[in-house]
This record gives sequence, structure tokens and C-alpha cells, in this order.
Amino acid sequence: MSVTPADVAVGLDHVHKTYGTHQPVVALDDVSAEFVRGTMTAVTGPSGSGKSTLLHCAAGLDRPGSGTVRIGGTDLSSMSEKRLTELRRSRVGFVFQAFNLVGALDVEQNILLPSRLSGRRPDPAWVAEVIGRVGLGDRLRHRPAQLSGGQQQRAAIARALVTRPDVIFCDEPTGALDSRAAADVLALLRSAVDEAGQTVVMVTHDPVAASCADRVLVLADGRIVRDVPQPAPERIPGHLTPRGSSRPVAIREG
Ligand SMILES: Nc1ncnc2c1ncn2[C@@H]1O[C@H](COP(=O)(O)OP(=O)(O)OP(=O)(O)O)[C@@H](O)[C@H]1O
Repeated sequence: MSVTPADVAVGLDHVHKTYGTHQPVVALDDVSAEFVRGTMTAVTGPSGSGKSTLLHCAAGLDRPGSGTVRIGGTDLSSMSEKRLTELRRSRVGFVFQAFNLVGALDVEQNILLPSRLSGRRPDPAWVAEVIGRVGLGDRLRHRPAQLSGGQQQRAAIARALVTRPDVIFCDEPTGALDSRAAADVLALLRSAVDEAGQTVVMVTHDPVAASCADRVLVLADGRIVRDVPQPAPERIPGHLTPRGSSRPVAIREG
């Protein structure tokens, strides 16, 4: 099936990124990739291969030295920092290994923070649905430090979902979690793709997480060295929603 420009949620075209000037490190070396709407892509590869740099450039958190990045057809290179921030707030969600919740705010305040920052009042019914999906209805008044790692990551996913972003970028979302909590997080990300049609781009070292994606990109030395569609389904944990299924994903409460 051919991909039209309208199908592309995020596109990188000949992206180069170098750090430092005296002894420059080439982090991305002529990377081109298209992330299709309504799909989950895992980006994997050895330490230092450029995964986080790719994610940061694709999400508009960092600017490439050359090449172009497009989100929903909008070229980020000519945008001012202010417009880039607005675009990130309205179109992009982030989930990080370290959760990045604000310790002084409770769960509900954390979940609503991106909406507050963008000055948009989210639909209360949608907020309730997101909170229900991540199974944190009875933890809304808790601070992040009072939650388990898995609960904190589910709060971070709710925070990413609440603005209904086109794309959710994840950097090692299961890296700090045990296997059960990781499975819950992967199920939530999968349902964002399969049920809400969102696009997930996930950096991961975890082969189980990668096997939940529709496609795996492997980086080495700043280049894409493999592009694997449909990784082996037998490696997908049995309790996750299979690709293409519309079955709801049950998340444990608590
Ligand atoms: N701020 C920086 N200054 C200098 N070099 C950097 C910087 N950030 C990354 N690098 C270098 O760029 C290269 C790619 O780094 P990057 O963090 O993207 O790799 P990674 O694949 O995500 O690694 P890991 O799996 O260890 O997180 C590495 O050689 C790294 O040392």
C-alpha cells in the first residue's frame, strides 16, 4: 500500500545532527524516515546509536543541523521557538522513562497540566475517559511520590493523551518498570494507536516493547540500518490487545 503525504504523521528527510565543535560527534547521519498515522514504531539500537537524538529532533525538542522534520505536513525548521512550543503543546505528547511528573502537583493536576499550559479547557467527558482508561480514578488526589512506578507512568500516559495529540513520542517508557507494569503501559500505547488512531514513536531497548510495534527501526552509528515491518507476533505478550483488534484493553485498578 503506497503512503500519501497525508498519511505521514512525522517525516524526517536527510536529517543530520552533530554535537560539539572541537571534537564533533555525529549523532544522526542522513536519517530519512516516515512515521505513518495510526501506527506504532519502535526505534531500537545500541547505546549511543542516536535513538534519543532522533526522537528529540522528530518531536521538535531539538533542531537538526541540516535536513527537514515535518509534523503533520508542517516543516519545523522555519518555525520560531514560540510557534514550535505551540505546535508541541497542541499536536504532540511525551512519555519518558523517568515519568517527568511534577512532584508538587497531584495526579489530576499533572494530567491536566498540558491543557492548562496551552490555555485550552479539555472536555470533562474526555478527561474522565482517559483517567478511566489508565485506571487511576481512585488516585487523583495522590502526589506522584505516593504512586508505584507503573501508576506514575500511567499518569504520564494520561497526561500525554488528554490533549488528543496526533503523535506520542516515548523514550524508554517501560525502562523503569517491572514486566507487569510494562505490559499495562504497552497496552495503553497500543490502544492509543488501535482505538484512537494516534501515532506512537517509541525508543526502547526492550525487545518485548519493540515486538508490540507495527514496525521496528534499528539504528547504528546514527543511521537506520534495519527497517522491520510487523515484528514476530509470538513475542507479543498474550494479555496485550493484538494488532488490529478493537477489543478494549483492561488495566488493573490500583
Ligand atoms: N548533548 C550532547 N553533547 C554531546 N554529545 C551528545 C549529546 N547528546 C548525545 N550525544 C552523543 O550523540 C550520540 C547519540 O546519542 P543518543 O543519546 O542519541 O544515543 P542513544 O542511542 O539514545 O543512546 P542510549 O541508548 O545510551 O540512550 C552519542 O555518541 C552521544 O554521546
